[in-house]
Amino acid sequence: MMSLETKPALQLPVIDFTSRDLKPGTVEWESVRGDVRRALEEYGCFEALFDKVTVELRKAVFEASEDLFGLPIETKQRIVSDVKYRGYVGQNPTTPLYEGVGIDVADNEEQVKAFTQKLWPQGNMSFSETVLSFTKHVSELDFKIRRMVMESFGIDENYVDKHLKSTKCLMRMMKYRGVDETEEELGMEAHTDRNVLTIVCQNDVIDGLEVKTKDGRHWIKANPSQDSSFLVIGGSILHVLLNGRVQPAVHRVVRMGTETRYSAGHFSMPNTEELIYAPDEMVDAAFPRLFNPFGFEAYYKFTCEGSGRRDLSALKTYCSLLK
Ligand SMILES: O=C(O)CCC(=O)C(=O)O
Ligand SMILES: [Fe+2]
Repeated sequence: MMSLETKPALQLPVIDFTSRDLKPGTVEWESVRGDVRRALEEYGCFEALFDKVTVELRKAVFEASEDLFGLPIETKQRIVSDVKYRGYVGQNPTTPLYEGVGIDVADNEEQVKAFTQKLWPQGNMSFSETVLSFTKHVSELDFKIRRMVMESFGIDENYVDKHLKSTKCLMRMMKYRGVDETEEELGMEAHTDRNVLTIVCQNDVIDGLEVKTKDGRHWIKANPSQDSSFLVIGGSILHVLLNGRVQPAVHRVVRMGTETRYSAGHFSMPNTEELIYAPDEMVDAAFPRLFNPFGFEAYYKFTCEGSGRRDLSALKTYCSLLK
């Protein structure tokens, strides 16, 4: 495998969403919108500062993760899904440091309570409340960013509203156990996300997450710079909706220390019944339609099979098979 240099000097753009006046139509909104578009065009991702998820709430999320991953393996295995990676995944031979669990429709009270009930039949109110509070706030950021990026490419407001209503959110709690050896070990292999937008935060300013530059020559360390930092990553569905105007960022998690890294991700993904295709505004002579309409779940399942399942070539292969 080609080894790529990690360049400490390279940094992702940092975009501030902490302003209370960040509303569509304002000068400030337009300025941030421009930054979002440039960052996604250049890196496929960026660091967002967003303090509606308070330091206390973050702490509660990672304490909840610690409680969850501390449960006996048989309990965690109660979280199953017919879709790979959405249920509990524990210490696979290929990614021995990683453990993760997905909470589907994690902004819905009933669903979160049902999830909690499976792990704690006697109840765990604070777990459900923490999850719901986290997804409520992060969804707000996710909606803002998606609205901004679509607007910045001139997509009609009605389409944007419809698009935002047609997605759901998956929350994933993740744990990467620390390693004793000094050598680098992979926490999660390089991949692109298959949803619309991913927003992740981690428990501390420790090394781990890295993003590949557009030219594919370097890895940029994506360590959070502040307590209010989130990493925002464009997924393959955003690439499809914008007809190739932004590339999904290739990223990976490396573990280099003894500390345990916890992360929490908010993944916006299309509803099962919706067909995915770029709106007409995104298609012209310079940008002919790249992908024919397709359904999300079948594409997702396709990318879970075989090798290279989580990259742009898998999306291209899948869509060419539909022709
Ligand atoms: O743990 C992280 O920070 C990133 C995880 C990730 O890339 C993913 O779940 O797709
Ligand atoms: Fe990812």
